Amino acid sequence: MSETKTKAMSQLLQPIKQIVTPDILSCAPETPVFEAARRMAETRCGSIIVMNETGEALGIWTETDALKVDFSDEKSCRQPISEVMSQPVVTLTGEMTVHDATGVFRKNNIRHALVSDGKQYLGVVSVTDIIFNHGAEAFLGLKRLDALELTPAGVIDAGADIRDAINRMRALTVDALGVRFADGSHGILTQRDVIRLLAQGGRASTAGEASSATLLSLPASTSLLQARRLLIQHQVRHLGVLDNAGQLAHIVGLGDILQNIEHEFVLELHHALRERDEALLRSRQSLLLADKVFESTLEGILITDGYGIIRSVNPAFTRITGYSAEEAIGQTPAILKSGKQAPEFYEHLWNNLKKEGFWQGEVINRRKNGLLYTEHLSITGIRDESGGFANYVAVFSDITQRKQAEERLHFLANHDALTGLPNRTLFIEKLQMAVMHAKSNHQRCALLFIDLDRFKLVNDTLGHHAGDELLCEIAEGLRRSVPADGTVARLSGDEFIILLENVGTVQQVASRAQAVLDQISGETVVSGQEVFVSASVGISMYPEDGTSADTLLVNADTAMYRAKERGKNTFQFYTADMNARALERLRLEYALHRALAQDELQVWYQPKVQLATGRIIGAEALIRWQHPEMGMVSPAVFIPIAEESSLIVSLGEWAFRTACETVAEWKRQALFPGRIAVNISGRQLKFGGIAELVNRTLSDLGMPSDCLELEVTESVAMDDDSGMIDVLYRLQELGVYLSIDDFGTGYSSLSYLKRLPVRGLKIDRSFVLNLHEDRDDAAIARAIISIAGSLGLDLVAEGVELEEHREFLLRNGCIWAQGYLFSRPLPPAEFEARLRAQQAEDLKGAR
Ligand SMILES: Nc1nc2c(ncn2[C@@H]2O[C@H](COP(=O)(O)O[C@H]3[C@@H](O)[C@H](n4cnc5c(=O)[nH]c(N)nc54)O[C@@H]3COP(=O)(O)O)[C@@H](O)[C@H]2O)c(=O)[nH]1
Repeated sequence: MSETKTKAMSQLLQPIKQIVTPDILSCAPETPVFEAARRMAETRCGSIIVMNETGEALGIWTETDALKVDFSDEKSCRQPISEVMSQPVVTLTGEMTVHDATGVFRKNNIRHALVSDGKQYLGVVSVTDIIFNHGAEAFLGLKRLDALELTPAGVIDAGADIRDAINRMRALTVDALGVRFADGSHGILTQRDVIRLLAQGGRASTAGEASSATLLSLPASTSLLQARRLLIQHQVRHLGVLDNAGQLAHIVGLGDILQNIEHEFVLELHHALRERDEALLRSRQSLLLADKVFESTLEGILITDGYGIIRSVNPAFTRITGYSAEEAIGQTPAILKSGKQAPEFYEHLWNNLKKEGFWQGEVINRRKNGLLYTEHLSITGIRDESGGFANYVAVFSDITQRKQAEERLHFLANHDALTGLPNRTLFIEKLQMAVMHAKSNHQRCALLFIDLDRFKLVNDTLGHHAGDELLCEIAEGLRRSVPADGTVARLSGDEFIILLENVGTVQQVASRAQAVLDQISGETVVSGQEVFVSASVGISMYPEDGTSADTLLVNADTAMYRAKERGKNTFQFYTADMNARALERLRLEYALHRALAQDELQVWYQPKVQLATGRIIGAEALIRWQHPEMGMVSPAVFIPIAEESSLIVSLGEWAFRTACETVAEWKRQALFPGRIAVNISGRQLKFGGIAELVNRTLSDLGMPSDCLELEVTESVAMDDDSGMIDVLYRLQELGVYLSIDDFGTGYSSLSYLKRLPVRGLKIDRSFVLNLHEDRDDAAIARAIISIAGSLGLDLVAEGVELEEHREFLLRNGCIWAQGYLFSRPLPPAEFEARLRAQQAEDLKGAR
């Protein structure tokens, strides 16, 4: 809308009381016409209101009405005004808009009206007031005098009778006549002159005498605006319009100008008003539409103020979240928080919102009933005039079902439909990641490629349904047997694969493979039929058998075929050497199981002696395995296997009980001096219930606890994480003597050592072996002797084989020792003989 229109429109909408002329020129009904005319002439007013004594307006008499008065008749001039006035007087309320008042003027074909506030008259308003008060300038500036439809000027000679002049004005229905003087100049006779004449009692006799002023004239090309300015400047109401020859062609009055623009002005105003109404309607419709959208949209809408307080929510918000508008308004959106997003998420959201004024993304929120849902959320900040955020509008849709469908699709794309295990695609992804992780952490991983033996037979004979049943059973078994950080997948048909990360030794992998075979193989019932199932497993190791996922997979497959060739129900490593080692290890593990059951194990005893005299002061119990084919197997070989397979717990328990039983008997015969030392492995300490075993065994045998020494290796004793210290303290409470074996080979943390309830140390034989010729070993041995002395611990040197060892140790303050120089570990009978010999010698010496 143009500025002119806007201005005009705002003025049109103001109440009429604001433009009213407050001084009402009035007279009583009996006032003679000439008196009324006098007052109008005096006040230069175009109308007079006729009022009764109570101040009620009865009628109006205007300049136009004055023309109707017969000047030749004295009576006419003296007749009461009530007889010639127009009535009734249109009265407008002061609150009526200027626009509505314009309509009333046009409808009643009037130019003046009274304005009242209901109690009293506020003044008079005329069409001229409205137009001149309301942006008419713009219209005046656009038009010229020659654009007006003007009648030819009525001209009368100055000497003409005034009555003829008035009759002429009346006949021509004009409000002014040109008066031609003898010298060719023009004056003007107007309705106002007629009023003045009436006021003077009609004394002038010629038009020249009655005319008031010289007629100001302008060329026809002059704009209406200029013409109006001239009228105002000279305080006249008419101008002469000259034709091209400079002759008086028309007389234009203020009324002509106003009438002319009035039409366009009102049209323009109507147009402006229509536009305003349409704009209002449009905005009302938009609001209505927005309201409908807000109410009926499927998306939840939440509007907060600039402080994040909820000010409005729509029905969809309630439907999705479960919170009614009453419950939500006044709260913050935090009522929906699920705790599933980290604080950094919200920090990022607000930063973005404040910077860009917009954020969108996915959020997991919580409904009022506690259930989680995923929404797609867009938040827009609405700024106020100062640029700050006055509101935030959040629009969200519940995409929980879509997400679930996506997740389901993702699951289906990455898992085997029959067993629910990861499929080849997902497995390759995991394998690639595992290889990368192993590479950067210098770890090993293993792939176990499993193929069922003779699975086709099950399918062919019992049908595919039975085959499927069997596959599901196998999958479930594998899932259970694989450690938490392992992955089991089904590659295709009867092929499964296991990924083991951060594996230790080849032997551990072999044990795992054997466990898988044990898990699968055996008789099982499918579709009511008993079938024997077994599998072949091929193993590849990272990094030995390949550094890429593909190579590892291919090599595990190759190894699996070798396992098939070797008669099935077995496993094969891809690398031959690994295979040999693993098989040997496995063979030993099996044999060891059998050894424990078939009494192939023995406990031998190696004396601990006084270095100076060689006198037995105790012994260490050492396990021995007499294998029927392999002969004597060293504990250095089978103890680590036992430790890896957890057989160590039962094996250690057996050795402990056997040693205690034997020594208890020797003690009863007063043959055995001092303590019997038994080796305890880390696993026994951790899982073997060693304190209970010791307590039970000693009380069973009636053996005092001070006859017992438990040797724990330095590395096990220093393992702070596994709760080892607590167990050691419990053993100490039982009165058991604790010593650290292989001292000097581990971390040898002295501060840690101080915290342990140990009473003795054993210098590892690796330092003793060369101490007579190696200065470093000699220095280490001296240092350990000194440490033991400083900490008040007993010290035994083991591996004393030579006289030089004995001399060195004696020289450096070591008192006790163990080693081949004095005796190798001996079978019980031989050791008993040594004890008896020592007893005999003691008796001899005593005698
Ligand atoms: N947890 C258990 N561990 C046990 C048990 N029995 C033995 N072992 C551990 O096996 C490792 C090998 O033992 P072994 O072959 O018996 O060797 C012991 C001695 O024979 C050997 N020794 C002793 N003197 C000498 C010597 O002068 N020269 C030399 N070359 N070897 C010697 O030392 C082994 C004793 O070592 P330690 O236990 O560290 O005192 C060995 O680690 C045993 O601990 C068992 O029942 N449970």
